[in-house]
Amino acid sequence: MYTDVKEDTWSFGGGIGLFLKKIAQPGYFDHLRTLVSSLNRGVNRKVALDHYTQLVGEEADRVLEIWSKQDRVQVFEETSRFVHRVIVRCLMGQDFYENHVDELYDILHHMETDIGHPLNMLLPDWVPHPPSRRLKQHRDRFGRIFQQQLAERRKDPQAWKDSLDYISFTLEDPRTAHLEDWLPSHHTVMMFAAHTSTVASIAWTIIELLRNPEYISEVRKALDAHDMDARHTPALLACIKETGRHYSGVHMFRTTHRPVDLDEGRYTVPPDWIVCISPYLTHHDPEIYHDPQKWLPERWLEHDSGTRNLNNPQEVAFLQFGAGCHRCPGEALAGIIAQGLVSHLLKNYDLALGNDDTSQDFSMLDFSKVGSPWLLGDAYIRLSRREE
Ligand code: HEM
Repeated sequence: MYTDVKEDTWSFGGGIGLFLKKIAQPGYFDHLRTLVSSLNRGVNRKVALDHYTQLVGEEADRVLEIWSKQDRVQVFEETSRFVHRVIVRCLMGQDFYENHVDELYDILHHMETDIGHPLNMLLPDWVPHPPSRRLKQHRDRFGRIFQQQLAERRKDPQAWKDSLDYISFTLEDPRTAHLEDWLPSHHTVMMFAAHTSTVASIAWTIIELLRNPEYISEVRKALDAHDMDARHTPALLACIKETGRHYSGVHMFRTTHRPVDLDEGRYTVPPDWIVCISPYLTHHDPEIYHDPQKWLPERWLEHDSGTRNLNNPQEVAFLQFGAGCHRCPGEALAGIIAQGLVSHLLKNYDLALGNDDTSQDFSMLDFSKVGSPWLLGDAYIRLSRREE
């Protein structure tokens, strides 16, 4: 019921607006639905996803080569840089990537720090204070980067005619072309939506593989058997999906506009409340998942649970990407990014945990980000190239 409630009753835009309102231009959230629905048409086209798969492969090879030359690699931090580069290259395009990728990463970090600041959460918009001033500065800088790059594109429209980046799509599509002024805000929101959980998916999969090395050889064998086609290798997909179950922490918030009766009228949720559900709790319910605290990829390969659809209108028990009317439109891209990095890593490198101290506590989850939890304090890994 929760995942299907309509916007005029319980608002999804209001829910994410609680966190992200101040990083967007005033008025952006009025166009949220139109712009978000363009993701399915623009990003989830086969031709675009195939192209992104190729870009992810290039980025993965590049970044893994760099990691292998370092003494040790901070896994969440460095995966975060990798994911950012991929998101900018695929969604914004090669020009944003070549000219601004590092600056955009700094902007993302500054915004993340400032939106979580207590002054921003507690004070109304009209009260000036340093975090809100900084947010505005970064928002304006993001807007100028857009203006500059789009002006460059206009000088040579032929060069951008067939580009598969999402900005090109929205500028061409009649349903979104008139919304150009809102694109900076849309891409800021997309950077937040796309970043944290994709990083968590990759970094936790790497950590769990290192803690359960028997799966490393199994996944390598499966990748060989499938010609390195990560998108169709069940053993690898099961590892990534199990990470999605175990480390799911997206806050699914709604703000309420109308009263809704629950439990045959025993409770009424009034207007102007905030309601949320917790995928994390659902994913750790022993009535749904046996041994829920264990990372067990084989549960997705077993005949009963693996083949059962746990995300259907009667039983919404797997919520990594949400369900119903706000189900994540970035699921395919997130999958491609995670499958790309992990498969290239396992194929070409041997890996080990890089902490000298073997007693690291992997249960310290950091739920403070907009998305799935990271490991508090991060973890280190070491890479060395495998012999051919
Ligand atoms: C592993 C990575 C990801 C996870 C776990 C994830 C999870 C989710 C979840 C649970 C929701 C529903 C939230 C709710 O109902 O309150 C959602 C929505 C959304 N996600 Fe993702 N996401 C991921 C990656 C991405 C990527 C890569 C993009 C961008 C390409 C993206 C864009 C969005 C957008 C725009 C929505 C809102 C959809 C709507 O309003 O209809 N996500 N995501």
